Amino acid sequence: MSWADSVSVAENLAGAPPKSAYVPPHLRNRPSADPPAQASYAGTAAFGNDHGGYGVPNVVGSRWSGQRNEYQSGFAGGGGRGGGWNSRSGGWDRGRDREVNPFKDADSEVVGEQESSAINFDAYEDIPVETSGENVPPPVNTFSDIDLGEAVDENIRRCKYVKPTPVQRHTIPISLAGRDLMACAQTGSGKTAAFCFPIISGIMRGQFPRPPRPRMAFPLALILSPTRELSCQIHDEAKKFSYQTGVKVVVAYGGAPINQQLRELERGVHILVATPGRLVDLLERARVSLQMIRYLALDEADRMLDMGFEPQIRKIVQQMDMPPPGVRQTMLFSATFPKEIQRLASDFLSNYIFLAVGRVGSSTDLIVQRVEYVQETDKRSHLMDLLHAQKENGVHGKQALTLVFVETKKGADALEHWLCINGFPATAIHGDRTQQEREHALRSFKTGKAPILVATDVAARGLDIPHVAHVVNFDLPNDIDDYVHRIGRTGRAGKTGLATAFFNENNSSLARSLSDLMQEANQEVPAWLSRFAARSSYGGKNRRGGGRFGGRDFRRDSSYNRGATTDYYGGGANMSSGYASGGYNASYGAAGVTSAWD
Ligand SMILES: Nc1ncnc2c1ncn2[C@@H]1O[C@H](COP(=O)(O)OP(=O)(O)OP(=O)(O)O)[C@@H](O)[C@H]1O
Repeated sequence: MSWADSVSVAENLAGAPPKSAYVPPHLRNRPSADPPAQASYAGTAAFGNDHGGYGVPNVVGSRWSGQRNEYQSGFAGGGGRGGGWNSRSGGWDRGRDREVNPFKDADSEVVGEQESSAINFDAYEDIPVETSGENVPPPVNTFSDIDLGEAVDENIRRCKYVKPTPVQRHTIPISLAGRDLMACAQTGSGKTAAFCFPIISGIMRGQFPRPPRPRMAFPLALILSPTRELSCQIHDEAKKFSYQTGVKVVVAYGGAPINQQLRELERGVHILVATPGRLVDLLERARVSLQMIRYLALDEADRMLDMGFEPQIRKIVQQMDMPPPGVRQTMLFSATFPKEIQRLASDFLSNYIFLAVGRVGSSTDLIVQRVEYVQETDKRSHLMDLLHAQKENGVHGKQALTLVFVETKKGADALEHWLCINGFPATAIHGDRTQQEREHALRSFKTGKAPILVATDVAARGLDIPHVAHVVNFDLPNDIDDYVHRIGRTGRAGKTGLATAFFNENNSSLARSLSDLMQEANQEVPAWLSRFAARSSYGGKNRRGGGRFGGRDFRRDSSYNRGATTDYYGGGANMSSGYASGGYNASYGAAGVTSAWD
C-alpha cells in the first residue's frame, strides 16, 4: 500500500521540554526583548493614510459608506506589483524589523513539515468542479496569474507552494473580485490559503480609517473556526502568508489566559483569528469592536452554523456592530455543506458564488478506506492486531502516525491508558483536558514521541498534521460528514493515506451513507456492508442529498425556487473537470438577474 512505502523506523525522540508556566502557542518563540505595548495599532500607522496606496477610496466618516465594490476597486485597476505596500517607507513597515520569522520557527522539530509542500498535483487532475451564481470570475492556473502583491508572492515561495490547488485556483479570483463565497472542497486541499491570501492582499491594498478608540481592537478581518487548535493553526499559517507585509494577525481562543491575548490585541490587529466563545467574551468586555470588519471567513462553516455554534455565530455576526452582508465580504469554507446549513448560511451572504471542488467529502482516491466488522467487545484486540501488523511491516513511528477516533472523552482516556500499558506509546486529546494538556498531546503526536493519538471529534476538523498515515474510526460517528472530516486527517495535500473503520450493529444508521460514500470514492464496499445499507434508510443526521459533490448549491433545489416565475438557478451550474474548466467561459460576464445558465 502506498502509505506504507513512506514509512521509516521509529527513532528515540526527545520530548517537548517541560514548561514552567503556560505560554500559549501564539506567544511562543517571541524575541525576549518584546517591545512594550503601545497605545494603539502600534508598530503600524495602522489605518492611516501614510502609505502610498492603491487609489482606494477612503471609508472614513460614514460607518457603512465604504461599499465593498467601491473600496475594493483597487483590485480592478491592478495596482501593479509593489506599490505602497512594498515600499519600506510607509508606517506599516515600522515594526516589521522585529517580526519573528515564521519560516524558521521551532516547529522544525516536527518531522519533515517542510516536505509537505511537495504536493502531488496529478492527484487533482480529474477533479470535478461546479460553480453557480452570477458572473463567476474565471479560475487561474498559476500564482503568477494573480496579483496578490510582491510580499505575499514571496511568502508563497517561502511556503514552497509551486502552483495553486484547485480550490485556490477558483476561489482566489472570486474573493479578489470582492464576491461573497460558499466553497466546498475536500479535506487537505488548501482551503486555509484560499481564504487567507485574498484577505491579506486586500488589507495590504486598502485604505482604512484610523481606529476610533485607543484601547479597543478594531480588526479588519475576522476568521472564525470551531476549535482552539484549529484557530492556532490558522493563525500560524496566516502569519507565514503575511510575513513582512505589515498585516498583523492575532489569535484569541479559550483555555488560554485572556490577559495575554488582550495585550496582543492592544498592540494592533488587522486579522483576528478566533474561536466563537472567546470572541464573544472579548466583545462583551468591549475590548474588540467589529465595526471595521471588511472580511469575514468561517472555516468549517457547516460546523460553525450547526446547532452547537449557531447562536454564538449569529450574535457575533448579526447582533454586534459588524457591517452587514454586502458591505463586508463573507467567505464560508468547508469540505461538507449539508443543505439545511447552506440555507442558514445564506443569511450571512450577499449575491454569493457557490463552489464545489471534488466529489462527496474526502480527497477522492487519496484515502484508501476500509471497513471491518468488529463487535464492541473485540475492538481493543482488533486495534492491537492492526498496530502489531503495522509494526511488523515497518509502518510505525514518527513517519507514520496513527490517529484513533473514539466516541467519548472517558473512552479516549481509557484507550490511551490501555495502549500505553500494552507497549504502544499513545497520547489523547479531548475537551476535558486542559489546554496545556491538549497542546502537549498534539505536540507529542506531531513529533512522533507518541505516534498514536486517541481523539474525540475535537481533532476531527481542519488539523493539518504531517505524516498521519492511518486514521482508525474505533467508534464510528453518527454523521457521515464527521466521518469525512475525520478520515481527512490523512491523505492531505496530494499524499495518500489509509482509513480503517470498525463497524457493528450500533452503526447501522450510518451503513447507507457510508456505503454510498465509499462507492463514490471508488472504494471496495464489503458485501456485508451493502446488506446493512440495503436494510437501513438514511438515518439520524445523515443528510447528504446524493450526487457527486460534497455539497450542491441548495439554491438549485426546486423548493428554494417555489413561487418564482423563473427557475433562478434552474439552468444548472458550471461544471468542469480538471484544470481545463471550460464551462465557466460561456457564462462569465453574463449579466442580469436571471441565471447566467438559463
Ligand atoms: N498551493 C499549495 N501547494 C502545496 N501545498 C499546499 C498548497 N496549498 C496548501 N498546501 C498545503 O496543503 C496542506 C493542507 O492545507 P489546508 O490545511 O489548508 O487544507 P484544508 O483544505 O483546509 O483541509 P481541511 O478540510 O481538513 O480543513 C497544508 O499542509 C498546506 O500547507
